Amino acid sequence: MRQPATQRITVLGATGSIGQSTLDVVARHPDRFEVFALTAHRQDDKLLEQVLRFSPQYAVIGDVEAAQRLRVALAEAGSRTEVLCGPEALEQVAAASDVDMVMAAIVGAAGLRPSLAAARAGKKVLLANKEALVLSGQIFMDAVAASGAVLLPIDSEHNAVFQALPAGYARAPGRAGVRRVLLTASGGPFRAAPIAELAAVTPEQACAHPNWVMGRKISVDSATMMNKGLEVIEAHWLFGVPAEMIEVVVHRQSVIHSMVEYVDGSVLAQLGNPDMRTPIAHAMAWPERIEAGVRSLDLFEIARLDFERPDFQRFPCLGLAFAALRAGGAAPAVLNAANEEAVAAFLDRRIAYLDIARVIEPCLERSAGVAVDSLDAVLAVDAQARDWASAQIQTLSR
Ligand SMILES: NC(=O)C1=CN([C@@H]2O[C@H](COP(=O)(O)OP(=O)(O)OC[C@H]3O[C@@H](n4cnc5c(N)ncnc54)[C@H](OP(=O)(O)O)[C@@H]3O)[C@@H](O)[C@H]2O)C=CC1
Ligand SMILES: CC(=O)[C@@H](O)[C@H](O)COP(=O)(O)O
Ligand SMILES: [Mn+2]
Repeated sequence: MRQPATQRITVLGATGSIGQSTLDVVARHPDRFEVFALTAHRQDDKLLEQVLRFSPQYAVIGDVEAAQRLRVALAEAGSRTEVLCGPEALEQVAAASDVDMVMAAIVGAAGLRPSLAAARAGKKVLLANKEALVLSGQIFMDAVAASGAVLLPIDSEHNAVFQALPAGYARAPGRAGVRRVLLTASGGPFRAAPIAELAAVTPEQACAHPNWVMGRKISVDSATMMNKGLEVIEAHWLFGVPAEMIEVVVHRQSVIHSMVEYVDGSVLAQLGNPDMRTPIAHAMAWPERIEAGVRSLDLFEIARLDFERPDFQRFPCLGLAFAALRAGGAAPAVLNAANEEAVAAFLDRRIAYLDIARVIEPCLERSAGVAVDSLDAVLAVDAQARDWASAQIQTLSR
């Protein structure tokens, strides 16, 4: 059988949870994938190991000192990888003409510019960085349409929806006979915790997700269900569905990754063990299928699948995200920035878990009437919302 041509990949956020799972899939298919560039923010030790293993053309790291340490270590090891530094270098390796596909797996708004650079350059964009779409949905989707980029969702729910939609689906649910998109949510570590205990939960407890091992920011988002809120907005942009057509279904086992209901009553679901190598391999090889190292789903071991309605009182962040999507304009960007600041403050133990929603809500109220019709406007709103959130965090700090 003919071997498919090798695809050159840039992995943005290579040292993170998604980045490492991506490299695991790459390593299983050396005949298919070649690493063009790997990027990290601060973890030069981890990046060094990855560079020595995958020999990319470029390695990018956030600060000058880390870059210098990396250069010295690579020179000693006889590596020919060139080390670059800073945010412009991220855009450079995302848009380089030698690159076929870009795994966009930087966490937070920091991922926006390089993810957008890949979209503008017409790459196959494997999007894990949901914050980029929440911040700049219209701008991002316009860039994809203008350049002819292929945008494939990595987020497990959105990858599941993509798999349950017809081939060639063009963001027009009515034309495809789609009635609803059902996004599943685990409910996180506090789904059933006594409400009285939530005031005192620690970052360690919030990061102990019942089903997935992920970075700390997204783990806290899962614990507040802001992750699902961001995913509702992400689904809106990816699939062209309004808020009214998106339903969140709490499904604690995380075996059904999401569903699409059609007008004839059919509901198509994608199932699998909770392992991000499945959506990553799906998107990397799409439209083919490749082995991902994920064990078979044992339905007899799982035995049951449970479903509940989300509790908007326990999880106010989910309601705030729906409100931001309905408000439109600057609201989703403000929601995202205030959430990033609040989560960082919680992880630093400056505010309590329940304060996260208390930081975001007043910021969202101030977002009405602000336009976001350009990247500069989005970045200005992001900066403004971080100032609002910081002031709120100071008020709440213990
Ligand atoms: N983990 C998961 O299973 C899932 C993650 N996602 C999304 O994927 C994205 C990545 O998540 P995850 O892998 O868990 O996150 P991690 O925190 O594990 O990794 C984040 C990566 O981004 C890098 N990074 C952090 N800050 C910056 C910055 N300012 N500039 C450049 N690079 C930066 C980190 O570098 P360094 O290591 O050097 O700090 C690291 O490589 C998020 O948007 C998340 O919502 C979506 C679905 C599932
Ligand atoms: C793996 C993935 O896609 C995460 O976004 C996951 O969905 C988090 O789980 P929650 O359903 O708890 O938010
Ligand atoms: Mn998800």
